[in-house]
Amino acid sequence: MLYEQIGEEVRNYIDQLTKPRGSLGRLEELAIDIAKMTGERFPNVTPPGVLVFAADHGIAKEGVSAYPQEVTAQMVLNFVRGGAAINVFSKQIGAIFSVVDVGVATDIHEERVIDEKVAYGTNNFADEEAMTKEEAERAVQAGYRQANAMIDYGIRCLIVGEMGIGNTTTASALLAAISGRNVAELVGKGTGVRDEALKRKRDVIERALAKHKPSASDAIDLLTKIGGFEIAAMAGAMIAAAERRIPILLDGFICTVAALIAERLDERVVHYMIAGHRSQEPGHRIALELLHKEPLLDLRMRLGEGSGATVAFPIVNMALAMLHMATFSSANVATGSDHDE
Ligand SMILES: O=C(O)c1ccc[n+]([C@@H]2O[C@H](COP(=O)([O-])O)[C@@H](O)[C@H]2O)c1
Ligand SMILES: Cc1cc2nc[nH]c2cc1C
Repeated sequence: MLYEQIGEEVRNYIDQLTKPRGSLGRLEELAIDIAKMTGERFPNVTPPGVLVFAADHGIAKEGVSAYPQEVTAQMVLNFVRGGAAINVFSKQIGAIFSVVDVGVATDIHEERVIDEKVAYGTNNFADEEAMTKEEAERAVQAGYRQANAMIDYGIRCLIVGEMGIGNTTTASALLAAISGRNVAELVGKGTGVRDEALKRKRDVIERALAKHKPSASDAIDLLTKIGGFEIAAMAGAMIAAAERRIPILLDGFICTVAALIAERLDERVVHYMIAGHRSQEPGHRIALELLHKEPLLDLRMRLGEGSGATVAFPIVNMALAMLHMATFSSANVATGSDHDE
């Protein structure tokens, strides 16, 4: 669990730094939160690790994405060749980067892609259950294993990203089941679908939820009935990070729904999560509220891949740099007396 005592020490220490009390706002809270997670008075989150899980979704057959399913496999190759947004952003923050195939619909002939393929995409959850219980468990374990491998390698903060055409439909269905909210208020345009496809997306989710009746609290039931492999793997990766006291910087909508799945596997993981940004996808606000997390940024992004989290990472780093300021006594600066508290 969290190091509450160290958190209190860091809170008091921040008040001795040469700045008006509380003047660094959320950066102060972030530093305290990370001290509580790691048990360190001067935590360090470099290097970060970016772990992207890719998988396909049978629901894509329903015409719910603006792009064809092949894009998942094509983007996986783009990731290992360094051409995607997540590659250029990862470089900027000095991240260790890996991409994992947990369920892409075709074979990926590229040795730099980590092969944890559980199946060739999920079943279409509009017609049948997305996967078996065993497949759901295997996908969670694949994520758990790959995050542990990155942590063994030396990363100090975990960013979990995803790639999967159709996965905003899957994530919206999961969130509707978890939250009990109306599908209409949380479903969004994903990669940019037009009104007609958006309506199809809403209808397909409503029909599937009525058919499968997934449990709001049972992660494996949710994954089995709705999917998907990358969401399961992301949840497993988050569990590994929390167990090893590595802060998790959340990305957008799909990532945050995976965080809700992780919470249903082990509620303690939520203490290790920091919300990087708020995506344009309307359900993201709802998912963040359920986790009681306030995002660091809102740049009207809706990409996925872990991109929003990488953009937020420098803010986390700044919060920890703050702890290396001088104190009033070491710098010989007079303290105030008429401030709050
Ligand atoms: O992370 C987000 O908030 C986000 C919002 C919209 C779309 N995406 C990405 O777009 C893909 C899913 O969109 P779609 O329309 O195919 O469901 C998938 O590869 C995600 O990484 C991601
Ligand atoms: C090109 C492309 C890149 C992506 N990255 C994450 N989701 C994506 C969807 C598309 C279509």
